[in-house]
Amino acid sequence: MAYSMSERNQARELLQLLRPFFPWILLSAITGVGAGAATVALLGVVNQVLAGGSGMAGDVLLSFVALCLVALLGRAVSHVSTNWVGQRLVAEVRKSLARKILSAPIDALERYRTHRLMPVLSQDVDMISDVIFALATTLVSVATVLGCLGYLAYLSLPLFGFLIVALVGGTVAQLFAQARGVSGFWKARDHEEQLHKTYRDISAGAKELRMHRERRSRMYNGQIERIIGAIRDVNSKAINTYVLATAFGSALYFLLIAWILGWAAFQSTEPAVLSGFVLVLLFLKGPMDQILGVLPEVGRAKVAFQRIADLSAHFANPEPHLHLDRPESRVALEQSIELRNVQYAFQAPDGATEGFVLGPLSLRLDSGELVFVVGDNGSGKTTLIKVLLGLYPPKAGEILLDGEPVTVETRDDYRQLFTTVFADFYLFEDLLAGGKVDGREQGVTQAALKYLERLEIAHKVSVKEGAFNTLDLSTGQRKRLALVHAYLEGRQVLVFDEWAADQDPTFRHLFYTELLPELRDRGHLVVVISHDDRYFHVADRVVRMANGRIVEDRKTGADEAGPVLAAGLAGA
Ligand SMILES: Nc1ncnc2c1ncn2[C@@H]1O[C@H](COP(=O)(O)OP(=O)(O)OP(=O)(O)O)[C@@H](O)[C@H]1O
Repeated sequence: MAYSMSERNQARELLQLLRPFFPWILLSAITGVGAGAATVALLGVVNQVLAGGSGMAGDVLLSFVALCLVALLGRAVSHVSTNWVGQRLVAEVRKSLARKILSAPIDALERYRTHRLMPVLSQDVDMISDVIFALATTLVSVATVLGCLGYLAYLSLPLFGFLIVALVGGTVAQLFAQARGVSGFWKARDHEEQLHKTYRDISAGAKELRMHRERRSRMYNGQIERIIGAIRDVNSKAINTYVLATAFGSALYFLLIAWILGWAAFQSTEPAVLSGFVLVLLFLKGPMDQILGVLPEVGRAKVAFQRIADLSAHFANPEPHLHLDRPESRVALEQSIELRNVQYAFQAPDGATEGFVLGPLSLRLDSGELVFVVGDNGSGKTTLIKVLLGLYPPKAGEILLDGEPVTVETRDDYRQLFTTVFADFYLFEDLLAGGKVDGREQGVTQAALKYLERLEIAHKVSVKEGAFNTLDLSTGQRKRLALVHAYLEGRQVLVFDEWAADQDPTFRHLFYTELLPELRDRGHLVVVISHDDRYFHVADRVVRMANGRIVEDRKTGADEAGPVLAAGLAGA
């Protein structure tokens, strides 16, 4: 609960969210109260007519119709504007949460587990949406109930028969609206499943998205905004159906009231008592039920809002200078990337005094080099790579690109130099880059097919409409698809974290002895984390890690290849 918000902070957050919508909320409140007041005034007019015993005609009839219109219009405007605010508010919360996750520091994301993230992003936000709709009705109900209460003190006997007719009519209208509204909600739910998928993409694929601004921008501007917009529109339509049915129900009740008054003109009764009581009951029952029905939802919404606010607070500090809308990169690697006296430390795990510390260490990597980073499990190889990629900002020391320090401002540009396949990689279905095959520009599909052939996976996977046709593959096969992405992106620096670990011996041999040297020979800087010591000779340099430090950095000679390679081939 380290990030749990106080009630005061929550209220402040809520106010901040609502601030852009204040004019609409005010409109909703005024029209809602206006509708309630008009309703009470209607009761007054009707009761007056009934007490007079001469029916309704002339000016009184006109003012009755006018009040009807004010009540119906006020109710409709209040609901539509609250619905408008609610849907936009929810869209804003969704976009803000997506932005926060896309721009949260990777270490903060790694601490917040996906299984905690998803329910907040889906159920809790939905709950808020539902309650906002319910609150629109509640506003009018409260105004109506307060006005009506004054009448009840004077009345004694109801005319149950007329009330029942009205209630049945209103219920039928509501059931009809419900059937239509529910079909709309189902449509919205289909979209929400797509939304969950994109949420999963942006949380599980956070590192890859951080490394690829174009994909990140497309994910946000193309997919997330489009799906959220579709949900907003479908929900708006469905909810408006309910609103119209409610307005129809109200009109029906007023028709019935007119009928009661007509009936009273022929029947000698005590109009002030009997018909007045009917009116009050007629109007009171619906609002009372509605208010009572919304109370449990308000309780659930409070919990949902708390969870959303906690998530928001957890990701309150975005990575600075991380852009969602600037696909082109301005940096290039001319000569070298250098880590100078770099240090990084993880937060201490629960119950420990200190987390793992990387460095201080220094390392220079040159363009056109094939470098292996090796060492025991937990020696800090992946952590070193994440610092090199700019995913973990160094706590001390600096990263230099061609001698120029990588700053907070340039870090996101710097990352666009790299293509990575992490050990816990995330595979995107769609292909982004145009791709070059043998130095010539090719269509993305053609380029991808060529690499699929090269990686001996073309018999399982093809490319359809710019995406792989299936991802239902083994881990080793999926890793080959991740390598296809890397080829297609054609970035200057390629980083592979234990890529070959899931490959069969024959393909592993091909990877180390053909694919990696080919990439290096094309001018890429290739950094490979590896445990395959029988292939270390393939590298130009081997950097060995132990306990978070570099303990060896040696150039490999051609002479060590012979016996080791023979052993490797024997193993394959
Ligand atoms: N997200 C994290 N939070 C806290 N500590 C971490 C985290 N990730 C790694 N560590 C710690 O950092 C140390 C180094 O981890 P790292 O993943 O860099 O090792 P590695 O050399 O890549 O290991 P392997 O060969 O098993 O992949 C580990 O001992 C681990 O305890």
